[in-house]
Amino acid sequence: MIAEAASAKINLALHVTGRRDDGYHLLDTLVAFADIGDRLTVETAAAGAGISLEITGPFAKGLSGADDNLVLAAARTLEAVAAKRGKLVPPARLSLEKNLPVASGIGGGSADAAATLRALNRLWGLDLSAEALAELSAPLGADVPMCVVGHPLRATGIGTDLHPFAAFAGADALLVNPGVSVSTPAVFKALTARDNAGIGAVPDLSDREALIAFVATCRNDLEATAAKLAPAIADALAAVDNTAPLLTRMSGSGATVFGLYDSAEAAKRAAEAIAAEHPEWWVMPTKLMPAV
Ligand SMILES: C[C@@](CO)(OP(=O)(O)O)[C@H](O)COP(=O)(O)OP(=O)(O)OC[C@H]1O[C@@H](n2ccc(N)nc2=O)[C@H](O)[C@@H]1O
Ligand SMILES: Nc1ncnc2c1ncn2[C@@H]1O[C@H](COP(=O)(O)OP(=O)(O)O)[C@@H](O)[C@H]1O
Repeated sequence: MIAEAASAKINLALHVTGRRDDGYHLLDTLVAFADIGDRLTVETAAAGAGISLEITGPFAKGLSGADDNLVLAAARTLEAVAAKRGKLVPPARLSLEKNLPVASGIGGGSADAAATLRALNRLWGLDLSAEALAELSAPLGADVPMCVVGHPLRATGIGTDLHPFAAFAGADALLVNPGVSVSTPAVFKALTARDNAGIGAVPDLSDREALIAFVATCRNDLEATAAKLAPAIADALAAVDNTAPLLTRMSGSGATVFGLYDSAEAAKRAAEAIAAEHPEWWVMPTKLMPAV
């Protein structure tokens, strides 16, 4: 059996800089990955069994194992790539432990698709490079290539032009989701300003204080619009702000928000305080992983 982590993706900064003719938005985003996420396992199944998916975990009920699941879509994409190269791949049994809230701005579905590509690339012995996997993954979703890379990066274009950081400090963080799912297309559609300034020159981010100071100069241009569509986002931002973090912001198109702290203990204390006040929210202390 082969296991792959599907780490939560955090947009530390997300600037919307324009819109293409096909309606997709141009972005300039700083992305880090958390040490928590979903877990994907794959194993060879009996002949004739095809590709199957079972879903377990705390957020399994929000998802079906039907063909529109990004895990199955990714598996079929890779199967087709293998067939084009003349390789008939064996049936595979896939299992997804769904630990991340669905449609929540931390790329759970995209991370699952990326983990599927990495896992089946190994199971099927395809030997595709990470670059090749990232390239073939873009039709699955704009966020999938960055999740294939899985290390801190800046992404431009529609989010698929990737510039990994050679140096990037880790950070102690807290993720808070107030239990509402937000539609990414709805947030983009409701934007009133689309031609915003990009992130500009990025300094050396190898020092944690420098990283947080720089991120503080950036924005999430989707935050105000998402909070209008889902007012619980403003409640979650206020709750994190109340715990005296170094920085509070929303990730992606929401509704998950994050706080950055100067220690793991501070993030844990903040988590306890918010969970006590909002027992129905998803509250998760974590570490953002540094560049390797
Ligand atoms: C906003 C971001 C930021 O990282 O994250 P999430 O909130 O999804 O986590 C991403 O751009 C989301 O990427 P992803 O969720 O993969 O997007 P896709 O499936 O390709 O597109 C869903 C829809 O979002 C809109 N979309 C997405 C990406 C983009 N650069 N411009 C867009 O306008 C389009 O309406 C598109 O039809
Ligand atoms: N494996 C999956 N995990 C999560 N969502 C999935 C998955 N497969 C398909 N989806 C669909 O993709 C959409 C976006 O989900 P997700 O990636 O969790 O959003 P976000 O990137 O905003 O966190 C959801 O509406 C969901 O129904």
